[in-house]
Amino acid sequence: MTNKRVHVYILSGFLGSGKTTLLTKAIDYFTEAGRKPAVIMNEIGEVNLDGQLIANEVPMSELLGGCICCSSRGDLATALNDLVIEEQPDLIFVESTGIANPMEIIDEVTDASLVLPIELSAMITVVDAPQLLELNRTSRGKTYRLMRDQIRCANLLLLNKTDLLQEAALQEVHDLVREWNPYADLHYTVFSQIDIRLIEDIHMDVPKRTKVQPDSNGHTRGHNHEPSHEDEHHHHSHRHVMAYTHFFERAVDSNAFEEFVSKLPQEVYRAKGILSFSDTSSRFLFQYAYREMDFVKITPKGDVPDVAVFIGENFAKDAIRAELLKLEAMSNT
Ligand SMILES: Nc1nc2c(ncn2[C@@H]2O[C@H](COP(=O)(O)OP(=O)(O)OP(=O)(O)O)[C@@H](O)[C@H]2O)c(=O)[nH]1
Repeated sequence: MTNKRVHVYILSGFLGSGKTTLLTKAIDYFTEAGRKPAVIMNEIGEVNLDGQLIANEVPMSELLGGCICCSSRGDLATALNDLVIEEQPDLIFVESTGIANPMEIIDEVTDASLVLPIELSAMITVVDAPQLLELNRTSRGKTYRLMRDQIRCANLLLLNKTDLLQEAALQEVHDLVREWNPYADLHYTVFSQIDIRLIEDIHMDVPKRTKVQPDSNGHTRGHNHEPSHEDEHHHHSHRHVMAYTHFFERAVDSNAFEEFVSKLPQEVYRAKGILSFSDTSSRFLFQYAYREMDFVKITPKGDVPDVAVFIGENFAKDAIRAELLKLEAMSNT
């Protein structure tokens, strides 16, 4: 298994918010840049109408007739597996149904990343700004809460359909979104128009530097201009829900690993992996959620490396990596 990993981007956002509009622009950009994008489209209905908007050359997998997050787990992983093996894309966009629970999708993609050469690069959420504002002022029901969850999980947020709102209304919706997610890169958009390089760069690790760049009206406007050096740092600086994947070069001691997991910072709320230990003969599937850990013996199918993924909010990836390298160095295998 090579270390070259296919970047996976999850596109989330409520029904009709502008996800497909963004996807078509992103596909054009990456295709023109000589990269090979692939798409997984999930539709609640039995037909994929949005798929008609995607060029025929783009490999596409369709999950129809249900929502990824509620259908039997594994469908998304199978689709990822088939695309990676048969098409060898450089990047994959997963366009979820507007009603999908974002954490479930993050969970399934990171599960798949344990056994496939893929990496969850970002959760991009497109917000229907007028609709969110309307719901905030009126019902605050299920749809509202779902939109809030989709916003909370995002690394990159598009506050879309801003052409339909006045300045004061825009500020109101901006403040609401910022309250839910102070970390993500936030852009005001019309027809999901952003500099696609923002998406391309989002997975790259550069030094953190949080900086708000208000425009003359006090808004953090979208970067629809050529990025300056300043901007380049800004684009990468916000992280929210993040995942760190560690590939083990050597088996580690099981007790030392358990101790490490028990001391994971609060911000890491989910972890999973497939591991060999220096003091056991079998391999283990490791799960960690809500401060509980679990190890189950497994015999993975195929060539699966020893790997663990850590998911959480704004945690120090470097510290986790350093601890794991220390465990590997301590191991006497
Ligand atoms: N006025 C306005 N309309 C927009 C904007 N962005 C998208 N739309 C329109 O909104 C409708 C829905 O856009 P899509 O990109 O299909 O939305 P989606 O999120 O993929 O929709 P689902 O697949 O139903 O979840 C289309 O008719 C778009 O042309 C915008 O910024 N302003």
